[in-house]
Amino acid sequence: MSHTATAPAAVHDLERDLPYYEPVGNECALFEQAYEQRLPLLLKGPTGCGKTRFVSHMAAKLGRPLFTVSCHDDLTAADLTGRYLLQGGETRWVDGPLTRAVREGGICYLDEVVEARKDVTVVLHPLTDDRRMLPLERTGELLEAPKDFMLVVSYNPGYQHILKSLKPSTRQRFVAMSFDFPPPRVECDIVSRESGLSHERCAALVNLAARLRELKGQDLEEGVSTRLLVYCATLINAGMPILEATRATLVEPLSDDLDVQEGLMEAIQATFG
Ligand SMILES: Nc1ncnc2c1ncn2[C@@H]1O[C@H](COP(=O)(O)OP(=O)(O)OP(=O)(O)O)[C@@H](O)[C@H]1O
Repeated sequence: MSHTATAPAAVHDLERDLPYYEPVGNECALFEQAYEQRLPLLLKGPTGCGKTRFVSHMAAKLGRPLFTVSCHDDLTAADLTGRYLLQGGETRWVDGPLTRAVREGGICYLDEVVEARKDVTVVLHPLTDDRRMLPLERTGELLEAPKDFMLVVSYNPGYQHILKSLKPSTRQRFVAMSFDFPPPRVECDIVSRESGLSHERCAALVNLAARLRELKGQDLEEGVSTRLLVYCATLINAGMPILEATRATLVEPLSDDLDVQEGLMEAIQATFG
């Protein structure tokens, strides 16, 4: 679990010193509206398509501290709200990231929220309806979220959630939007800007990604992510031969199955071979 104040992303918007984010549709306006109207937001989409970057960009744009938590199946409500810890012989209450976001009027981003334990919904529900309250059972406090507080959660509907999903009573508390891999022209801009590789060479990688994504469903759980394309372009830009870079970034991370890997390499060789 990480809870950091807005971490500076690797690449910044040169003019405004914001974490670089290339909009795809109306997502920035929708985020701002949700923030203004004090509504919680749910982002759905595949891994590595820009959700986290989007949230850090918007938090910086709105000038709010960001508390990011990567949820996992052991994450409990206490991990979010806080707990009593023994420090120097004394027991002291230490706020968790959600409580800090509420107290400081920040944005709390719960990545892959469906992974978290069920008791997390107990703290999320009163916070995500018109009460906007965070009950801290252990300290006896009932915190009212200030107007600057916002809760953003995400999950990937594409995989492994046959067993895990959000209950309707939880998901119907959020304004929601779907993310997907950016359209080719935008993805090319992103990959080029993030890696330093020329536009022309990134366009070839983005075309290749489109082909590989067509294999999704047949052989692959998920299509190749924008994140992996950035890795690939970064290695090529550093001088690695294309076939070596694509194998390490667009084949090995996607599958362990040798037949699937061979199919992917064939598609790559047809493009670059
Ligand atoms: N619209 C975008 N603008 C700028 N960069 C982007 C965009 N979309 C994707 N990226 C790039 O892709 C990388 C991965 O995106 P990000 O970490 O936001 O994915 P994610 O959807 O949060 O994935 P996960 O669900 O696995 O956490 C970013 O570090 C960035 O380099």
